[in-house]
Amino acid sequence: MSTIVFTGGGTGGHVYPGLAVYRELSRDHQEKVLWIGSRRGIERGIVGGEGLRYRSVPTGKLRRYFDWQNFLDLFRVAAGFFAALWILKREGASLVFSKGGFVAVPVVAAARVAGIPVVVHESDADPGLATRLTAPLARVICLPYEESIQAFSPSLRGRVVVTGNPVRREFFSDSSRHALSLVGLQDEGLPVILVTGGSLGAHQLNRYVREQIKALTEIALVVHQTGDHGKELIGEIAAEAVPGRYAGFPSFSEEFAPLLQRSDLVICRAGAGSIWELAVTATPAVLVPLSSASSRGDQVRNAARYAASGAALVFEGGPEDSKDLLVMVQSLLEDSPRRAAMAEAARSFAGGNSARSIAGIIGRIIE
Ligand SMILES: CC(=O)N[C@H]1[C@@H](OP(=O)(O)OP(=O)(O)OC[C@H]2O[C@@H](n3ccc(=O)[nH]c3=O)[C@H](O)[C@@H]2O)O[C@H](CO)[C@@H](O)[C@@H]1O
Repeated sequence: MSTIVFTGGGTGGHVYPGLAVYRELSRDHQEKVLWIGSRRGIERGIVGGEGLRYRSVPTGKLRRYFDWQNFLDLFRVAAGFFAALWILKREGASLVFSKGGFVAVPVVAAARVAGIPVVVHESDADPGLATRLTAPLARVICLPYEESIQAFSPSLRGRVVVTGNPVRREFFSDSSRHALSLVGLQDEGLPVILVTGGSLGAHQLNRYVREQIKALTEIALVVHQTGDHGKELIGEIAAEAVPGRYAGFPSFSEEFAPLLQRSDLVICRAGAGSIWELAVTATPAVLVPLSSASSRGDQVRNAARYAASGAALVFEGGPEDSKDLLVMVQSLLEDSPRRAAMAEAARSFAGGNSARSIAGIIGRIIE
């Protein structure tokens, strides 16, 4: 039996959508599956937790600026290419599905050399460098939005399919009933605010919560994901909060879908995966995108694209502006018709089941 190879990694945003596709695919196909990631990437733990076979290959960071490390990384990418080629041949791989991230580059290149068909998916409105490099080698290029097609040359556009972003199945079915007990909070009839910084957490959001926790817990229950780097803050924030109204965690696993469904408002970064999960659960949100100054600006464009649908507001303040964010949150919590309209807009944005569509594309190629 041949093997379908998944690849991608670096952050949760490059792994969870891949898992969503894998789960849909395994409903209809019995092929063996292997995930190729990096040695120390976040993907190793997430994929391992799913019970999927995992192999790592060397890879290098693809920087757009000069750094001496670039030379070393070129060798790492080359080493990753040969390691991936060996794995693909030995496994008798029938298809490679790439979810992007640096590790996908040597794997997709190896697949191309071995004549194995490749399907690439990009989550961000503005495709990342790994997708731009690998798309020319792919048979099908799956993109989240019509306008993302502009990033590719006319010769590649014929291979593009607009699929939206894959979201895991648990976000589609309502499991909100026990959400609060999962994080140790009691339902007091107050609105629920979830603050989440994406798979890595966000310093800026942690600072906002630390500065405004008293005022926030006077009007709502607050559930807060700090990321690993912010876990020391949890005790300090809890001490400032109205007792019994704050729950902080470094990160969530099974609680995440129920919490999104249970929340009246989410304050979060604008990672592509987070946005589509908000859309599927129809949860009104305030997005605080990672600024263009400290990133390639993908979150700024993701946020603008989503907010244009009416499902979210974008907070453009800096790290010192927690009071302005509080005002925005207060006015949204007081305005339930507005939140209902945002939820409706989110529902229309989400559309169908993207993971299922992509699994269908993969299924047709391997058949
Ligand atoms: C800092 C950074 O580089 N961010 C990028 C990264 O974001 P990031 O890795 O945060 O990815 P997303 O926002 O796309 O997705 C976050 C994922 O983590 C999951 N989750 C989150 C918190 C938690 O406690 N538990 C949990 O399971 C969510 O359910 C979601 O599936 O990839 C995205 C998709 O390419 C990009 O748009 C972001 O710009």
